[in-house]
Amino acid sequence: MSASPIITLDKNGQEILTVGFNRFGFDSEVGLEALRSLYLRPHYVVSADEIPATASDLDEESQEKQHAKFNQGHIYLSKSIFHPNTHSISYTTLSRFPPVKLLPPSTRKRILVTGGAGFVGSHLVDRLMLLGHEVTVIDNFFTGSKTTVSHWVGHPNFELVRHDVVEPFMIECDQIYHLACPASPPHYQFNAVKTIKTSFLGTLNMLGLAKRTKARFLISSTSEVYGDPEVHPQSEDYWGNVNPIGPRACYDEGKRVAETLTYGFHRQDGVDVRVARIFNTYGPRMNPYDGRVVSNFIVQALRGEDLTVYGDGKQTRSFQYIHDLVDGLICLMNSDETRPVNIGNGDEFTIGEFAELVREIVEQVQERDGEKPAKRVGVVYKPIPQDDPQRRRPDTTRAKETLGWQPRWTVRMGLEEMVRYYKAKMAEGSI
Ligand SMILES: O=C(O)[C@H]1O[C@H](OP(=O)(O)OP(=O)(O)OC[C@H]2O[C@@H](n3ccc(=O)[nH]c3=O)[C@H](O)[C@@H]2O)[C@H](O)[C@@H](O)[C@@H]1O
Repeated sequence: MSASPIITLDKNGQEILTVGFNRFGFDSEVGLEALRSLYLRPHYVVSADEIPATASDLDEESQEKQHAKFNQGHIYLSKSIFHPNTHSISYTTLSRFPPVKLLPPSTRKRILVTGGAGFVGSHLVDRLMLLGHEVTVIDNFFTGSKTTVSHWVGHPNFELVRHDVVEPFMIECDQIYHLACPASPPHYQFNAVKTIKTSFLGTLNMLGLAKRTKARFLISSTSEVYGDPEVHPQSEDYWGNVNPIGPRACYDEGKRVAETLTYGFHRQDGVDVRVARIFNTYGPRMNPYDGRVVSNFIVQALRGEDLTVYGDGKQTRSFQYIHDLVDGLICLMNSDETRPVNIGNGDEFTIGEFAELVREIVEQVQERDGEKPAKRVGVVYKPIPQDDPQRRRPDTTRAKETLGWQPRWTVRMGLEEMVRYYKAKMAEGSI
């Protein structure tokens, strides 16, 4: 199934053709199409009458033909063929890698991304790879998945290591993006002790590595360090309102102590640190079952199920698209800003309003694709989780002033792209 071309307009109505920018001596600009081809790639679904009764009956010649279809064109295409009638999947090693920039050794960096097979990590990896850097991913695949970066496996600039950051890891590198930690409330509460260990021991290990290698260290912190905020919007100077013994504490307090450790190494050992406080982010490759609101609502709407709003839906969140976040992370890493920086989008919605918006966008995409759902999905109300923050919106003045960064994607544009991604995943059989 190939989706119709998407024209993406930014907040000022200008078409977005590239993401990233050349700032602080680091050029992070790549074409949106090249990036999009890595996650919104055309999926080729073999129809039942095209293939024999079982996948194993495919003779070599017809398999070659099937695979050849994937490897035409200038951009990376899918490496898998889904057989709906036998519910099986064929993988091929015939894939070719998307072209990456050829950087001179003096500007090529050795970059470690912990949690690089996760939602945020995999998008960061795509960008760093296309830019021509050497990227090593470590991930324990608890919430990350090999499929998010499988299109780079085998590339000479790329290495994927199964490793849990609670154990030390040795490597020579110039920059460390430390992202490893479950981020969705159901996931991080699933094994609270492990979440705390990951935040504390994982960060301790990676800071130790940064100290030894003199690599620059960036940690992905979170808006959850502000807890259920009494100040709105939240600026970096706000100290937060966190329940230290509640069900969210394993993550909130874990990230708070991770920040404390980071500044401990900075003051005591001179480690060069960056702290990004990330606000609610969404986009393709978000695990459809991870339980966060954006993935839940889109998948529910696409399946024709009612959207589950927790509580009365009056709590607010501000949603940022993944490409804006990656722009912000790269910008921060290469800047001189060592204080914490909020990276988020100021477009604030009540969850009730957001449910309406998601429903509307899913309906628009379905209509454009000529699909008519049997009925309009509704909204059902479920109990609000304990300690669910009531209001959240980033004050991004610091990011604007010191990084020259501001979000460019409208929520509408980002959601539409994410809907297309999940639709393709459904057609491919993986949702
Ligand atoms: O991004 C952030 O700043 C942080 O906050 C998120 O936590 P939360 O904002 O609670 O994210 P969701 O689980 O997506 O929930 C957002 C709101 O929607 C509600 N919700 C969630 C899911 C659902 O099906 N329905 C629903 O109404 C939740 O109760 C909550 O009020 C995640 O914990 C982290 O990824 C992250 O660090």
